[in-house]
Amino acid sequence: MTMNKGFTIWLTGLSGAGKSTLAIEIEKFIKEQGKPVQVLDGDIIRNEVGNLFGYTREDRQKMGRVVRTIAKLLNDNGINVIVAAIAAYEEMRVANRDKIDNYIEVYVNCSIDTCIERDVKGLYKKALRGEAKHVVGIDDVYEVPEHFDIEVKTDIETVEESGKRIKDFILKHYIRNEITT
Ligand SMILES: Nc1ncnc2c1ncn2[C@@H]1O[C@H](COP(=O)(O)OS(=O)(=O)O)[C@@H](OP(=O)(O)O)[C@H]1O
Ligand SMILES: Nc1ncnc2c1ncn2[C@@H]1O[C@H](COP(=O)(O)OP(=O)(O)O)[C@@H](O)[C@H]1O
Repeated sequence: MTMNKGFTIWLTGLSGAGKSTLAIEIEKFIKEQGKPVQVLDGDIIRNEVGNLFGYTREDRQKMGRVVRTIAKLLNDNGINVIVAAIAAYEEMRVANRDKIDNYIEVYVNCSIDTCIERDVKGLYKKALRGEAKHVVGIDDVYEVPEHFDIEVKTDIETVEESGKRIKDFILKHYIRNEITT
């Protein structure tokens, strides 16, 4: 029996860049294609595992490893995965590409000023008041991706425009071109 292996779309970008919004858009699209899909949202997984990890570089790397492992296991069993997690460091993303066979990196590019303006979760307000530490874009670095497959610029594109670029890529490279193992 041959089984289709899944793919992982990893949305990387600052808090407020649009990762969760785009994850929902893409999830809907993949379901409409009749394919299985699971969203792994960094914030939600962190909570579900009992806030085992904080936000130091080391903890973010550990957290990234947990998410990568779940994604890989799901892919190996034919389930497509959409990850919405900051993944601020290039070495995390290099490891993703190395370990996950069908890895699609989406750089969700949005200026820090727009993210601060949106402040979807009030995180930046806290950071600027000194109440939250290690906030990426404020007192922790976001290393700009060097090897992304798709870049969306959410401070100048609509959700529909950014979503369409990602959907077109999936359709072209994965759905019309089923991968068999
Ligand atoms: N320093 C700090 N303090 C408190 N909360 C924070 C901090 N940094 C991030 N966040 C929140 O956690 C979400 C990021 O977790 P991730 O697992 O996606 O990021 S990472 O890959 O581990 O960097 C992130 O979710 P998103 O806003 O959806 O990106 C934030 O809500
Ligand atoms: N092109 C776009 N893509 C994604 N989100 C966008 C876009 N343009 C504006 N937004 C808005 O930006 C916000 C992003 O929030 P969210 O998806 O929670 O970010 P993140 O998950 O990266 O923290 C949402 O309110 C969304 O409607």
